Amino acid sequence: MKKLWITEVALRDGSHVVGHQFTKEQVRSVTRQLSAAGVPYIEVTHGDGLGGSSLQYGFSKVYDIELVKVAVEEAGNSTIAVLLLPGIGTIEDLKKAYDAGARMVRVATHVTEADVSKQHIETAKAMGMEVVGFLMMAHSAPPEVVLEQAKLMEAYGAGAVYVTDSAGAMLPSDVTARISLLKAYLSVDIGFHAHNNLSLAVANTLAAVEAGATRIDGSVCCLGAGAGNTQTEVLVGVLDRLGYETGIDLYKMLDLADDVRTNILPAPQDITSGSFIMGYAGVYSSFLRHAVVAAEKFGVDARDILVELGKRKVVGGQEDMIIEVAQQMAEKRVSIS
Ligand SMILES: C[C@H](O)CC(=O)C(=O)O
Ligand SMILES: [Mn+2]
Repeated sequence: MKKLWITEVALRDGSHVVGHQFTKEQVRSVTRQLSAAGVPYIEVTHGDGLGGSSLQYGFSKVYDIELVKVAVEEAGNSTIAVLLLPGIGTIEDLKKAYDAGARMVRVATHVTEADVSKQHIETAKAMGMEVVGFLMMAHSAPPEVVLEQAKLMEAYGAGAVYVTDSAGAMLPSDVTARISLLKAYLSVDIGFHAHNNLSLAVANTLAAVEAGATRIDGSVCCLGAGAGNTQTEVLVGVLDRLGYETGIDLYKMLDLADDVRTNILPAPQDITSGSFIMGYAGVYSSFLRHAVVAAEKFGVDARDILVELGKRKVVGGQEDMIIEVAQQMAEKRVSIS
């Protein structure tokens, strides 16, 4: 039986869904149940990682180091992980997370900017943490570029590198192309993190596993940004049917999902037309709100703005392009009529 390692991200990516308002009691209860189910890695931080609590990304109800401490108390045999985006989180934040008991860090960069992860990966490794590189928006770069960037993370000391489909934009063939190339040329573990905007999170995760990924992400009840992530309890069942070993108790995961659905989920994690179009266009979910505002201002369709932004391969921080695109569309319409 082939062994896979699942990282559960509901207490991190799912933080976006609850506006970063997780309470200590919620983190305690979910961690306890995930640990009892045998989930090996549980990621806990603000949705945008350590240091994410801010005016720009939304303030957390509880400082994430406090949430890490609570999770560590309940972790049992599971490892508590944190996410760190260099520039949002700092080395100081990382040290605090380590002191609070986190033992794995995923250092996340845009898919073409792995070089900014060097200092953070090296420091975390020197501290004795398990270190994972996390290449976000991986759909937006060709497989050869993803490989080149993953090699950098491997060279800095990452023990695993993830292909991260942040926008939920990949088709199974996109996943296969990227994961199989990394598998062929890297000696570290390969991971995959999916979003469900095109209703392909489970299918894409299976494509990743079949192409050689051994680290995969799941989120109970899909709890995650946009249309959510790969639904852990479903994934565990499907992998079991396919003969993969996750070490996770399916019934305990299903019980936890019922609990989360009743007590945490503000509304079912659905593929709305908004979240679908983000995956279709291949842009970050945070662009949606701004595109709707710009569409109203310039009298154009927000979907057209987003599709154009996807073609231009915008990255987080380029929100000013939304206005530019909307304005150009409005001008073009005037000149045609
Ligand atoms: C900061 C992002 O939410 C990280 C992530 O989960 C993704 O890119 O997907
Ligand atoms: Mn994500």
